[in-house]
Amino acid sequence: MKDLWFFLKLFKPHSGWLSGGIILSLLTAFASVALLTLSGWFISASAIAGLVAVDGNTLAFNFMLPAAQIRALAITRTLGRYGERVVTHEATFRVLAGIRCWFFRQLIPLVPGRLSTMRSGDLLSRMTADIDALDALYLRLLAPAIVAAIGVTAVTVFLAFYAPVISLATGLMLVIASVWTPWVFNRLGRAGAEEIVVLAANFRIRQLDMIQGLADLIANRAYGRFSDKLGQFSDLMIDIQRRNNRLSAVSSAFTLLLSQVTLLMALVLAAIAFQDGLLSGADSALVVFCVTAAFELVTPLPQAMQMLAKTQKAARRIRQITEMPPTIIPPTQAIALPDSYGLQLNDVSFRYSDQQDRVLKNINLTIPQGGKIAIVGPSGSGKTTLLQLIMRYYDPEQGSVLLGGQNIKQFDSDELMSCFGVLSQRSQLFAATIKENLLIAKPDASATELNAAIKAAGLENFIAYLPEGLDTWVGESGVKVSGGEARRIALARLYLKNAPVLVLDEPTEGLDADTERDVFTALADFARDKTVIMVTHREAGLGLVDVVYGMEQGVLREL
Ligand SMILES: Nc1ncnc2c1ncn2[C@@H]1O[C@H](COP(=O)(O)OP(=O)(O)OP(=O)(O)O)[C@@H](O)[C@H]1O
Repeated sequence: MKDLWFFLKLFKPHSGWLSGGIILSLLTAFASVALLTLSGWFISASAIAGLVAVDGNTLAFNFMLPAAQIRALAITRTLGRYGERVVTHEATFRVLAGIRCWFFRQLIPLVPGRLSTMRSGDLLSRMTADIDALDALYLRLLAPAIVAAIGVTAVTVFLAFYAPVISLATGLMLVIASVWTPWVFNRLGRAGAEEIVVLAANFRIRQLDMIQGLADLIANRAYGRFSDKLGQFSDLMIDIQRRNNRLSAVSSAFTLLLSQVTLLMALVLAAIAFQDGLLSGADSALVVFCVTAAFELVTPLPQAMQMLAKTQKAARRIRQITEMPPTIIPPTQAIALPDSYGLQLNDVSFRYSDQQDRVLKNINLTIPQGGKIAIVGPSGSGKTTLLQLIMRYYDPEQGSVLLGGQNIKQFDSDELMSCFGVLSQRSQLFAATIKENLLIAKPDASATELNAAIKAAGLENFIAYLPEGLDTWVGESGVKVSGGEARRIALARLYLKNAPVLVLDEPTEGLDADTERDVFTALADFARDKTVIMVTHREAGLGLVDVVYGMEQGVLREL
């Protein structure tokens, strides 16, 4: 439950819309119960008045007032229902939008280091389906529960004025229907509801994996096997969903049964009260119709409580992410960025987890402002990890990293990142136009700045030949441009950002010799007055740097 309480606190900024929705729900529920109750009384009272008149007696019966009240209640119920739907849904969308923004804010400190270990499909599932599942918290749980609690109390008090025994019996049955039954079905449905959340998330992860790796699956003739597995998974989900739906149907049937038993009981008790002269004929009808209508208030609760576990599970899954400790702790009082951008690593050691060996071992490195070094070494020796420590994705287990003579732990992480221009073989292109991809580095770049970056990155001819030029869509992750073109777009971004320290992680990996030469030529010019640290497997880029280091099993040595 504490997960749900946590999210309820996030509802606070939308309390106006949320309480507006509950007030309208209450108004609609009141109109609904009153309409049936008054109609029952009116029809019976009119019939009785008619019978008395047939006997030859006259009876003064005002048809006009109750008829007008019934009309007013019918209109209130219709308008109330409409308003309630609009307001409660608006409230829910606002709450979900708020939770999504909050979730993104919580993700930011986790991006360096922590999120890289998560599967993107899993994260996506938590960001979309799990947050969506929280809509039930207000729409299906909170609002109906408040309406039921107030409605049941009001109906019981109202009935007590006419027939205390019926009021007591109905109150008891309503409590059974609104508290005990939902509690029982919550317990019975918990496992299935939780299971479906996890299965649906895994299903989405598998689907995403299949879509992303479609070409490889087809090339390896593995598509059939993968889709069969997905089919089996889907059958399992259908089985569990069927079980959940069966339980929902049982809960609805049980609530209906309770309402019918209560109605029968009210009829018998009203008949006895009528015989004893304690209730008039019309009032007997009023009481019985009121009991019938009152059950409408509690009908949605058992099903809602059965699915409460689903909402709880989704809430827990979201919090599992937001409560991950970030790999770095921001400084309590950040200092201003330095004037110079030399880098220094003092006796730096690092391991990813306590269970793992050290990936970096006692590294000492000094790169003066404007200095340029390259690190070469076998795969897995720790080169990329070293770059990540320099950009403070992680903090060293031992030793310190200095920028401009100051420990990087003292800088605000956002500001620190503004010092680095990163080019790697994995530079991400977004499903947007070339121009939008470039502007990520500098949203307010002028046309002149854009053209200069395009020219420097050697993209001029490529863009000139495109019918839509800079407005050409690069496709999902840049699939519509070649590897070399994508790297040049990333290079142009690097120019636009114009950061004082360049972090180049195998910047020409996967490119042909000509493109590689062009990229390094462009970089040499651009990097002239910048501090450069480059990781490479290739000889070609070594002309760009002053010193080459070798990395082997986490140990750095000048070559
Ligand atoms: N997020 C991580 N969690 C745990 N271990 C990791 C993580 N990232 C890398 N490693 C491990 O740390 C070691 C060094 O990895 P790193 O990526 O720094 O090597 P590298 O020299 O850059 O390799 P490559 O040249 O292949 O890119 C490897 O053994 C790798 O498996």
